[in-house]
Amino acid sequence: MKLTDKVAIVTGAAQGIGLACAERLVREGARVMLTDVRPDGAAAASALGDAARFVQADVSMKADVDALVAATLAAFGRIDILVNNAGVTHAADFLDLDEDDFDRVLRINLKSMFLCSQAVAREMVKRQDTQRGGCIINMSSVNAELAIPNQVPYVVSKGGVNQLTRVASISLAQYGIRVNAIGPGTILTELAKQAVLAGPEARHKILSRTPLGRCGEPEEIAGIAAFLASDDASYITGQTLYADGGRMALNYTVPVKD
Ligand SMILES: NC(=O)C1=CN([C@@H]2O[C@H](COP(=O)(O)OP(=O)(O)OC[C@H]3O[C@@H](n4cnc5c(N)ncnc54)[C@H](O)[C@@H]3O)[C@@H](O)[C@H]2O)C=CC1
Ligand SMILES: C[C@H](O)[C@@H]1OC(=O)[C@H](O)[C@@H]1O
Repeated sequence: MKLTDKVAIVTGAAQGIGLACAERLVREGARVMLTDVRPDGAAAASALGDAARFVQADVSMKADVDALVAATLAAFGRIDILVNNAGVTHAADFLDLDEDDFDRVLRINLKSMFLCSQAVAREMVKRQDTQRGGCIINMSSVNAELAIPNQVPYVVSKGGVNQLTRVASISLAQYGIRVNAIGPGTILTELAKQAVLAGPEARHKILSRTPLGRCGEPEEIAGIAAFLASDDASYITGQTLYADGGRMALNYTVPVKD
């Protein structure tokens, strides 16, 4: 139980990687505020018992973020960990991509992380006397470095997440606040099923570039988040840790076991 007495906010926590992160942080002893733009995150939170609460919020909107932080402080009295996980994708060819779709993905995937990080860091700094720093974990992607032609705003947003991680880590280090990112490969969630696992050919293409020969599970990403949130990662900040089955180390295809 490495996170006893810690309080975390996890965004995009109604399902997928965010829900797995919330479940793991609770298992490690943390109290967790789950948030999601969808109301069904409330059921996920209640399944986690007294250590979890839910607030519905669109984390790309500052007013919602301010209300989320206020609700977390009212419920738990402090915030030690922020997991910026909420994210969407939008598939369109570069020449066909609509401006509003570009703006929406950047707002949700990148601006939300700035808004949440700034609001939470301000609270962490206010409590410098009683609370030693804090930890922010941003959910990036292999697509911060691997461009996919029909995922223009997604790829751009994740590249921005890596740089936001670096610049925030420098700005907040003096307050003892660590900022890191996780760069998952293809993880078996609704988002990936929509975007890249739609058919056997798409799956084969992904696996041909994945030395471990399989997609990842949300729980495997949650384990990294729990590590980064713990004191075991006390000297790590400004980093993006890729969890991608070996994909980023690869410059050739591997045989796929069908
Ligand atoms: N599944 C994958 O293969 C990978 C996912 N990621 C990243 O992991 C994160 C989570 O992805 P998944 O769990 O796969 O997605 P998901 O689609 O299963 O879950 C995302 C959650 O975020 C919520 N959300 C969307 N917009 C929101 C907003 N404005 N405010 C609050 N909540 C909002 C959704 O309602 C949903 O519950 C995303 O940032 C994604 O880019 C990164 C690499 C790989
Ligand atoms: C939308 C992507 O294709 C999906 O999410 C990621 O970040 C991974 O590359 C998955 O394949």
